[in-house]
Amino acid sequence: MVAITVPCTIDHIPRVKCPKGTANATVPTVDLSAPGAAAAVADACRAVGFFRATNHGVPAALADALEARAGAFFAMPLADKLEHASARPLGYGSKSIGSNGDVGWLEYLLLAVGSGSVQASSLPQSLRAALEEYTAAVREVGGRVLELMAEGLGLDRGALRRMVQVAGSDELVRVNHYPACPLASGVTGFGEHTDPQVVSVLRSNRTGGLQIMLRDGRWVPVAPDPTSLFINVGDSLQVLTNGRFRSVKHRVVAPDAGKHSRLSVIYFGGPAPSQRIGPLPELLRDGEQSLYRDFTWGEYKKAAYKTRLGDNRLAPFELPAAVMEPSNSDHHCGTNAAVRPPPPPPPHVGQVY
Ligand SMILES: C=C1C[C@]23C[C@@]1(O)CC[C@H]2[C@@]12CC[C@H](O)[C@@](C)(C(=O)O1)[C@H]2[C@@H]3C(=O)O
Ligand SMILES: O=C(O)CCC(=O)C(=O)O
Ligand SMILES: [Fe+2]
Repeated sequence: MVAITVPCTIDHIPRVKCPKGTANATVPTVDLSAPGAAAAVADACRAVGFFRATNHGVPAALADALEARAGAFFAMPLADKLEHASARPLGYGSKSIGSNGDVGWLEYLLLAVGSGSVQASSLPQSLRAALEEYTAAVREVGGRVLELMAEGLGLDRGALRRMVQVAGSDELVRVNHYPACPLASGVTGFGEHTDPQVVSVLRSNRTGGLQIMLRDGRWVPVAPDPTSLFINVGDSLQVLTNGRFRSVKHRVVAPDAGKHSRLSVIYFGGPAPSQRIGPLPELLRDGEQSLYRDFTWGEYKKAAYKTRLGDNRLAPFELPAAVMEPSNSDHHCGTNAAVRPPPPPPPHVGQVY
């Protein structure tokens, strides 16, 4: 069996300059059970690409059971964890993220969702069962959120969900464990990146460390809340919405010495490899210009997995902006005037939906 581990000490891991801002100052919260949820979800995805979801319906007992089982797994000796690991890129990993030299102060399990792959893994049975049950519940929330997003964009309810939750779709679950960092502060746990998929649904224990980048480039710490789920817009959703929703840059800083370790579980909703990703035709009415060339998820994933974590993976798929008509033209005929998608509103400070 092959495991993703590298000889790496703390000195090899980059440090992060921690932002001074108040945690959650600009993290929108959406009550998924409230009547205005669709509009609130769409607003949050336009402004930040990230939000905290409350009243999501996942029983706390499922998350608690998984947290306990995963904690027990990560507490095992390294040799035992390696024994449970399967081949790259899925399985157990330590300090190395992906295959292109990214490192962080963490260990993790990365597994495919569906078709019994969690069950088929060589993990302890109790952990497999907890992971299956929790993932099924969170996947359902991901599906509901995609329906709300579609509704908020004025699309058919299933327009986004059917991109990721169909037979053959590429869905993943990741359990990240960030132990407290000895002798150093501000050590990178998971370096800055955007998620390549359509949507990600994250839950963590009580230990913070997650930060998101706002549109103006400011990093904001996200206050941990084990009772909530955190939703990320991924690169593929940015393309499907022709830039209305933008994928959010995020990173994790490992806990300082003496603190509790951070444990997070993330469901990534990705399409089937043959699924075409391009701006949804319903959003390109009225002559709006497509900002991206079409590609398949298989094509994008292959390209994405050759990149470093912090790279802009969408750049090679961006189309050059069409020539705009001079605004003072007396001869406005509109034939080659490019219509751009509406710009996102500025982030709403302290907004709670
Ligand atoms: C450096 C990398 C790790 C990653 C694949 C990549 O080449 C670039 C994207 C990374 C990411 C980020 C979100 C998820 O955690 C992940 C599983 C994914 O799909 O894309 C990871 C990849 C990974 O850890 O293998
Ligand atoms: O562990 C976290 O809180 C976030 C990790 C993350 O961004 C990822 O696994 O893609
Ligand atoms: Fe991520």
